[in-house]
Amino acid sequence: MAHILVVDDEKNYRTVLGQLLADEGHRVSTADNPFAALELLSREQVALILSDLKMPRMNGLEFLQRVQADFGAIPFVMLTAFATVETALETMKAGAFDYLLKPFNNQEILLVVEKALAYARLESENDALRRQLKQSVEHEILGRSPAIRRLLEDISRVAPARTSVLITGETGTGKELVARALHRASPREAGPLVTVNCAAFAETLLESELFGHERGAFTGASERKRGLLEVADGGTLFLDEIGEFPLPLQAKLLRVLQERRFRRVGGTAEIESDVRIITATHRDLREMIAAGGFREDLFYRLNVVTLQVPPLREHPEDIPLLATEFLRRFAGELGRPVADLAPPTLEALQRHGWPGNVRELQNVIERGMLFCTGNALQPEDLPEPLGTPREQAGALPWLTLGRPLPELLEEVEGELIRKALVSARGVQAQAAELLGISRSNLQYKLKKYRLE
Ligand SMILES: Nc1ncnc2c1ncn2[C@@H]1O[C@H](COP(=O)(O)OP(=O)(O)OP(=O)(O)O)[C@@H](O)[C@H]1O
Repeated sequence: MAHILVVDDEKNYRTVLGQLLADEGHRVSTADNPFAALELLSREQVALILSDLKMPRMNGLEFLQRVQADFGAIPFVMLTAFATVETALETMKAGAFDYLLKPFNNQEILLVVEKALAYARLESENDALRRQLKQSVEHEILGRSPAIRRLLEDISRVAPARTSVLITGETGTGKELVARALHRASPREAGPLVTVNCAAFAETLLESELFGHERGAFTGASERKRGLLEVADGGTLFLDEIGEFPLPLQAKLLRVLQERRFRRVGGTAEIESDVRIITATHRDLREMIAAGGFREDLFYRLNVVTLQVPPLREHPEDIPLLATEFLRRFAGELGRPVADLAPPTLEALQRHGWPGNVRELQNVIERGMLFCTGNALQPEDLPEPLGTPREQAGALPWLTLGRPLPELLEEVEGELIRKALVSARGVQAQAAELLGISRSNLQYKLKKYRLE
């Protein structure tokens, strides 16, 4: 049950809507003008506002702005009898959750109300979650999709412990950001976070970097050097690209994990260090183990918890948010006003497959900003083939003619269902919501496509 405020100067609409929502178990307040509504909002908590657009003295848009300024983000659904694209766009741009055209049918209203309430619940959960994480982290990992929410949830769950965490995910998905978030949200936050890219060092150099060396341990070792494991004492050691960690050194790393001790290169003294080890890789370590390139015992020590960072194509709903934020950042760096995203540009961004993930998106926006001459980023500003129109690029390039249309459509449907399930981590109710179909319909389709 939620408290819903209906604002409309027409009595008929207030009554019909009020009855419909009350029948659904909601508590409904009504107001026949925005001033009375604002007065009510100052006294009572409201979960959702349904407001008419055209009202005398103050219209729905002005009312929405006042609500946002005075009461923050209360989900707002605009009701309008004027079906122009401009008003719809303007309404959404002003921050309304949705709009409905009058006359509406009951099903439509209830669906939008449910969606808006679910969204508000999610937002407030998100808020709580983000408050748990440190502010700095909140600003780094952007995204509101279920996939990113789950990631944030997992981070806040595992951050407090000393447990080793293995972060997996394709290149550019934000694995390093996750490692930083884990450190910052942990009790080790005040300690150092030391990052080592294992792929960047040859074996001997990596050994002396990590474990340190005694004076004279090898040619050129003119003095004793502390290893990064010592430097990270009391904090976190992040070993990026752990798949590249040389096999001969793996036993030594395993010992650090088991006994928290090690020796410097050329040294005999046992050195103790209290570090939490976080690792990341885009490689399949199990495959490497099977091929003899990675120790299984080390894998199990590193992989006490795995955090999987989703590829961008599995949370495309975050693209507008990410793109807008990157536009803002680059504008700041270039000392230019923040450009808008032209609608066809956003469409092109959402159509792309993003093999390079968020990093690729960031690069595309950065390049786009350099080429952008107006006040909105246009498709021409994007690199090929992103900028090519849909007709040329082909909306679904992997689909080719030569098979019956029903078969092709089934392939598309099956693929989308599979995607939704992956994105919802197998939670059917969520997958059904993503697809905009009922759960029973989804279950029927799962059977049909043998996706159970
Ligand atoms: N969710 C996100 N929100 C904001 N920025 C992000 C997000 N994910 C990635 N980025 C940005 O994308 C870039 C790549 O991220 P990061 O270096 O963490 O990826 P990675 O998975 O470690 O990549 P690689 O495997 O290639 O090392 C960084 O500039 C990072 O700030």
